[in-house]
Amino acid sequence: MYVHLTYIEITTIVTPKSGMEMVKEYKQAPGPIPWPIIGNLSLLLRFEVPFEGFTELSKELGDIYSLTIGSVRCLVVNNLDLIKEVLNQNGKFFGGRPDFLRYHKLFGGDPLALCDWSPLQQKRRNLARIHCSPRNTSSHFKRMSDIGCLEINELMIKLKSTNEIIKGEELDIKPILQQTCANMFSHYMCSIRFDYDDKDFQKVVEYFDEIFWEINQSCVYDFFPLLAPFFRKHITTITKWSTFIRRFILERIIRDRECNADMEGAENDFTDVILKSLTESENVTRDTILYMLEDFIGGHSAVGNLVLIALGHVAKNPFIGERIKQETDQISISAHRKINLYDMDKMPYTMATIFEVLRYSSSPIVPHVATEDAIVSGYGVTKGTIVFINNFKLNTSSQLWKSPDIFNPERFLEQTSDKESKTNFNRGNPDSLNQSDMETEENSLNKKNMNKNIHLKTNIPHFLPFSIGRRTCIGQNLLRSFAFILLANILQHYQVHSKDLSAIKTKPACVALPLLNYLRERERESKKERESAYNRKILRVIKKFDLFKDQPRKITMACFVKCFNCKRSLKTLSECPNCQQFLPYFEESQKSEIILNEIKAEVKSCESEIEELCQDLNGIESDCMLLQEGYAILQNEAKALQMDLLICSNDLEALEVKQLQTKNDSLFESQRVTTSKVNQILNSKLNYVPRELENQFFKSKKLSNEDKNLQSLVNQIDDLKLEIGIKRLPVNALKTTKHQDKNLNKMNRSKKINEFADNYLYACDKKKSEVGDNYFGNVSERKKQVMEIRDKNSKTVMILNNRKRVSKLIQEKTKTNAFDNNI
Ligand code: HEM
Repeated sequence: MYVHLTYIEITTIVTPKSGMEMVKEYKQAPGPIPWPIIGNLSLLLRFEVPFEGFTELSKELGDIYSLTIGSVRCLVVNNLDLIKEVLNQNGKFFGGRPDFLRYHKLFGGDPLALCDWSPLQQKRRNLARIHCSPRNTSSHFKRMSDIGCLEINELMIKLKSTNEIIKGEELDIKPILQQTCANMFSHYMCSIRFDYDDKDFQKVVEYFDEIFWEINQSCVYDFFPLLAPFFRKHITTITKWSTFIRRFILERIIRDRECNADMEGAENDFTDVILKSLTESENVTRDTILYMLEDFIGGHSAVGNLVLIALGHVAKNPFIGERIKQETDQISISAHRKINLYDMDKMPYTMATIFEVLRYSSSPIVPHVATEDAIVSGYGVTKGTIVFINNFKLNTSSQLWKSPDIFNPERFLEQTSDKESKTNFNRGNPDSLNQSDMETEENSLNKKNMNKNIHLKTNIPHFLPFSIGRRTCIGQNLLRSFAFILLANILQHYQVHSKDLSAIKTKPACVALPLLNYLRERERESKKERESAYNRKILRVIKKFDLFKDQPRKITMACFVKCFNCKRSLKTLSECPNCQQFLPYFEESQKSEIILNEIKAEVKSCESEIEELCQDLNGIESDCMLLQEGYAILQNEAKALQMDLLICSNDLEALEVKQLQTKNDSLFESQRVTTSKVNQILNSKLNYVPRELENQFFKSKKLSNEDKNLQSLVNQIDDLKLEIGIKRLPVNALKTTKHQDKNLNKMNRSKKINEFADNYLYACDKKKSEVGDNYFGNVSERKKQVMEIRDKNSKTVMILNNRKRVSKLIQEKTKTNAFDNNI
């Protein structure tokens, strides 16, 4: 390519110095001569994405150059030092964003990512920080992890009820995956989730996805606003998307929360934080809140698309999927429990895959705009210049990455001794590292006999997917966390395929992915794998109970002991010196069969412990502890209010489980089965019950093999619920109140709701939280957020729809002791 260099204009910088103003003139960065009207646009048009063009131009023009697009002055910076100079050293001069008509149509007045820097923007970033980047010891982090797992559970239920997957037919997983991500975000940020069948929700998710693509594209009328009338159809479409989304957020999220906001109580989620700021800060308006929620919930699209691209790579290279599956297996012994956020550090390959997707797809950094005249690398930059940060070049440079055009997660892994790794992670600011940290030794991972651990490289200075400086991505931790949970749990249970691999676009700078991927449930373990899994369990028992402590040789003689992970022969039943895993397994030799049988007989005598241990491993009990704690709190609160029982709409699940358990303990051998598991069975209509759960049920019911009719069991559970006075609120009945009876006047509506209250103690359904919130929400408006119901055992049950109301009421009660009058 040949371009003519020109020096455009001079920038005058005025610096106040010791009372006098110094005026100095700076040349602007060189660039090609612009054509009239179109400027240098023609140089970029032949590239699929502009950043490819910027990179190509940098070969001739150097790492910093000027461009003119239309009549808009632009500066392109193409290396790490220049990027740091613009975003770190001179960040205060480059905090603006382009003022494109398209952004206004998409995001209204004040979008978080596309507004100029201001004190309000600083405030909004501060408000978001604690929820977007929680420390991993904090309660927000735990909440994020729990919500991630809960939504994965819902996704699995949804996938299992999608027959195509079972039959191995092709299924476009994008809509389901995006809906799961949207629920992760809305659940975490606003404590509300939506049903997969909710048509409005489906539409909102689809429109968010459209907007996600739209914002990553450039458009002619961004730089040539006079052409906008020719794009009327496009503008109408994008306006339709954003209007629909805004209305949904206002009607389905904000209104309800505003009604129930408790300004004095603790802040449970991000919505609480911003609602509070509405009353506390003068410059925060209702619109600010709406746009913030819109921007944050919309972030889910980035997560969903990133996971889809990762799955695309897995479809192309199944080895990547298998490596991730291996990591999940080591963490959760044969898929017994969900992968949660606390597993992140132990699954470096999975995280490396996410990082590699970020590098490989190289999504563009939102352009910055100079808000004042400034100097970069000795060149003058006039106010209003758009600055393009070319991270595409950083991500694809063969000087910075080995074989950059190959998708290889291992480039983000390193082997270090424990000591080393700790110092690396403590280094904190990646910018403090020097270029010698450039990746040069991917293959070192394969070096043998190194007593070192594999870790994620967190300190690659030229890897800036989320940019740097004051406008870095606020959502990066949300992205890492939810993408990790999704990718790990999906690949734990499914293999990814595509009939047409060439249709999966994963090439650099192409974030778009028309997906033909489909998931196939992982095939049942082969006999050998089953045996190995069994062996591993036995070995855990052996280790835990210190069995055979006086005869370790007997075991090693009986069979070859190998590391299950790396297949290395082990001398003793110890951690593998190679990969530091305690996963030895027996490989039987014929000669040793007799001795092995002896050992097995001995181990059999501790079978109950084995069982217990396995149950420990499946992690259900932590849920149960939470439920028990929750129930204890409820009981205390009820006592304080002189009620028999107190229910918050979001505590219903806890209550249900507890009631089932106390009423008939024999149904659940231990308190390990949570409602979600019960619901899982009810909802899946017996077809796809996880084997361990099925066994647990049969065991607890002492059913023989012939009795294994799960339907009868489900019926029994339903009967039991009826017996103790819990009825399922038919979803249809609720729909009547909510959607169809729009014409009911207020009186009738209240009457109808009261009828429900009399008939149904509460909803026990997958739709429960949504149902519960709306249902009780309406009641609460009339009755000051409190209602009292007598169940058929004449116990007084109080139902509130807002947990904060509980503490407030208790306070009031303690103060005035006149609570009864309030009801
Ligand atoms: C693939 C995923 C993502 C990537 C690669 C990404 C990358 C970026 C980049 C490069 C910026 C611009 C930084 C700059 O201008 O210097 C940015 C800004 C931003 N991102 Fe992300 N992001 C992702 C996901 C998310 C998610 C999930 C959320 C929200 C929940 C989010 C929220 C934001 C916000 C609010 C800003 C604007 C910050 C500001 O201008 O002050 N991002 N992101």
